[in-house]
Amino acid sequence: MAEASTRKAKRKNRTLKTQDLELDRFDSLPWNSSLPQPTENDDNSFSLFTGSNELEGGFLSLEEIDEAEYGLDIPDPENHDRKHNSKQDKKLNNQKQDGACSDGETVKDESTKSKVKKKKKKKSKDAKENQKVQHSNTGAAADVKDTAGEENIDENEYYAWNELRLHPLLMKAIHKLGFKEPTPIQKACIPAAAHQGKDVIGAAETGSGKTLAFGLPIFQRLLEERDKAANMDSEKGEEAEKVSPTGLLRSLIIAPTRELALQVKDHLEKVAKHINVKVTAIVGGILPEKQQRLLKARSEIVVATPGRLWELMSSGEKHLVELHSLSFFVLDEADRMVQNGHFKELQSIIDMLPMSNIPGEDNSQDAQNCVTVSSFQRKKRQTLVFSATVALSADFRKKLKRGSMQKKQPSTDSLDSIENLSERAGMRPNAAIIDLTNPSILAAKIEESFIECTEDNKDAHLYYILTVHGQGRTIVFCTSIAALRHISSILRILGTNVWTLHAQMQQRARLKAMDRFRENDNGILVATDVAARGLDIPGVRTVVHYQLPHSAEVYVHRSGRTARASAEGCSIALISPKDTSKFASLCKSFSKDSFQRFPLKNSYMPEVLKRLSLARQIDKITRKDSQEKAEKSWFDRNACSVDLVTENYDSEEEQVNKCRQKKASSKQLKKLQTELSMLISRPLQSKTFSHRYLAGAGVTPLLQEQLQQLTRQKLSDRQGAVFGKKGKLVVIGQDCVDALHALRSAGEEVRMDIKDSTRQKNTVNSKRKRKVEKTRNFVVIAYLFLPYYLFIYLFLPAVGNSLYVFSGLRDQRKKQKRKQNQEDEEE
Ligand SMILES: Nc1ncnc2c1ncn2[C@@H]1O[C@H](COP(=O)(O)OP(=O)(O)OP(=O)(O)O)[C@@H](O)[C@H]1O
Repeated sequence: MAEASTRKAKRKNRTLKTQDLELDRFDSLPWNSSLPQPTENDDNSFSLFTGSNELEGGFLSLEEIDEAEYGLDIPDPENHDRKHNSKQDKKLNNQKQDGACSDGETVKDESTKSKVKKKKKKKSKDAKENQKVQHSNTGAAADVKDTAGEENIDENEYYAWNELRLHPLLMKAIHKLGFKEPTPIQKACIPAAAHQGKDVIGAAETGSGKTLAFGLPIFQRLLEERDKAANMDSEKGEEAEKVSPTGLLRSLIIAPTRELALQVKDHLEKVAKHINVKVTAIVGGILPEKQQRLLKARSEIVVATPGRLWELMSSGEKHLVELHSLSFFVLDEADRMVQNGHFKELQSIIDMLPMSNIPGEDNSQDAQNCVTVSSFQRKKRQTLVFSATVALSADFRKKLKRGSMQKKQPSTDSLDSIENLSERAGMRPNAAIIDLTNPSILAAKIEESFIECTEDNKDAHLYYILTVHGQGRTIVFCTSIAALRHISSILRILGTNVWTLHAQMQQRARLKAMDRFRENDNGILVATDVAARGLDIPGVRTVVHYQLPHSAEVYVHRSGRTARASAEGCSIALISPKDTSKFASLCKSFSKDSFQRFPLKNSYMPEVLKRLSLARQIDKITRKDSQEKAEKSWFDRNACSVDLVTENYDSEEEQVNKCRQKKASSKQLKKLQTELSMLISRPLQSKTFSHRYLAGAGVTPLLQEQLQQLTRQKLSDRQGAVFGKKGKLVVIGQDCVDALHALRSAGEEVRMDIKDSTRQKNTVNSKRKRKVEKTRNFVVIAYLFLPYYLFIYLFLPAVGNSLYVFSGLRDQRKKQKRKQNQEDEEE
């Protein structure tokens, strides 16, 4: 017995020794801290991570952070592979494991595994303590305890995220969002921006998740710094604030429109709330005082439109001008920023950024200017530039490759290209260019189509699309506000749920319209290009281009409001004869020679046109009426402001006439409205639809099925079967198929003969040229012959006249002479 116990003790000792050796081996392995330690003479200005390979070091790998600590089971790649192996493989593995019992090495492996487990447990314990310290010290660490073990996550589903080595808290947030795998742009950007600390120029199709592609690296870095700070804090105490400064602006994201900025903020907030990071949006149209109040929360991330941001910056808003701790400068929809020289403010904002990125540049001035900020903070700003339609010149790409980026230019330079913008924002050499756009730059899942019609018939076709194929949300894009007002008014009269969005609207109304549109599953938004970029509204099934945009980029962004993330959708362009050449050049820029013609059932058109004609008449009367009212109120207001007493100078007869006209028009209006509401009250039926006999083209398979069901059930319910007074069947159903399905089932591929249309365009142009030339020649000839004409018209008549006068005088003289002679003879 005693012998057995000594043997047991010896075995135990041996095991412990091996364990210690293993632990020592682990301890001797190099461990990369999340962030490099700042050194005094560290002048590699922007490299966050040291090491020959940019991929190595600098991030907390999943092994280093104990995922269990964050209430999260992150799948182990090996595990995943094993789970995905075939049954045969599993058997083989089992056999191997069985056989391995006798194999010394495998035993060692097993024991190593158990030691690693123990080591992990130990680490987990340490990390827990660490976490507590971090929590109590910074007060900002996320509360990770509450959710520990409460989620039931299928590890395999989220495996793809694992490869991106994101912070466990971020992984948890991603699980909560339900994003099973990263999108391609996220896969490409996260390693470059989050782990290699690179600047990034990213381009990917619309709806491909670019917001998180720049958002996740920001969060990753903030979390890494926070962890690092907690570690340092426990070790040294005073250093932590330098590594992870609290209450300072760490990331500035600029978006071109207010809606987009608010949306980006909402999107980031969905992740940020799980990791205790604050995000604030600064946009125009809201009281600056209110935003100043918001900024008092000292958020780490600010998403802003350039105008309001600059307004607050130039007024010296403290949180926005303390930029030396800024780690990320992001430009979303960057190509929009450089269009039409729109954003002068952007230049000023960029000029405010501390420039510490340029290699070899002496940053001592900056250092002197910000004595309170450690060199560590000054060195790490990353510039991220994103859009779905970034076009970079080959020259710029070469420049980035060569690392010969320019120094910051004086403020007189304009930001007319992404190149200038990036250079000026301090984009570092060797920035990663991630261009995942396809040659056509159109998102792959959007079905593009068109309808040829006259300018006058656009309304009818639009109404047809919305009524017959109006399932899901639809966005109708116009180029001009006048067109937007016209169609939204007509559509409202026609009883459709329409909201509008354009730049002249008050911000509150804009937001309200967006909210209402989001709430309604079949809502219709009529918008100008202010809604073309970035807006992410789920369930948008169709985009209609009522008027074609001025550029191919805008077309791409407009169409990109549908088919976002994993959804599908279709875009329909209404092409009138005057749009043909524009459309052809659009097709050319998308390298597409064929577009689908959207299928139309012309049998619906008579009914559509009938309703439309009534709606137009109603619109005309109401418009006239409201115009008169507006004019009157304008006149009264102005008269009142100058204390003028207004009197009616109309005669009694005129007043009676006016009154009569008003009455007649309101009577007419009522009549039209009743007629229209009667038409609208029944579903739009094709002309071939028989109200008495359900046969012909009006009976779709869907309708047939409905009818069969009704017959089977012998439905006596009048509401369901809607029988007329005489028991005559009036309306049962309508063949409503959404636009995408209609297009797929019947769309006709039409080759856009670009050459032909270019030829046509050229012929038209040459005809016009010839005409102009002819006119010019005529003018030249006329000019040349002017003296002759003058001669003919002025001089000749004068000569003629004088000849006439002269001859008259001669005759007179002759007559006089003859008279005298006669008189003389008589004498
Ligand atoms: N990994 C993911 N898996 C699934 N859905 C995702 C993922 N990442 C983002 N999304 C969703 O995809 C949608 C589009 O994302 P986002 O708005 O970032 O696209 P975008 O590329 O910026 O589009 P745009 O170019 O039009 O601005 C959003 O609803 C977002 O929640």
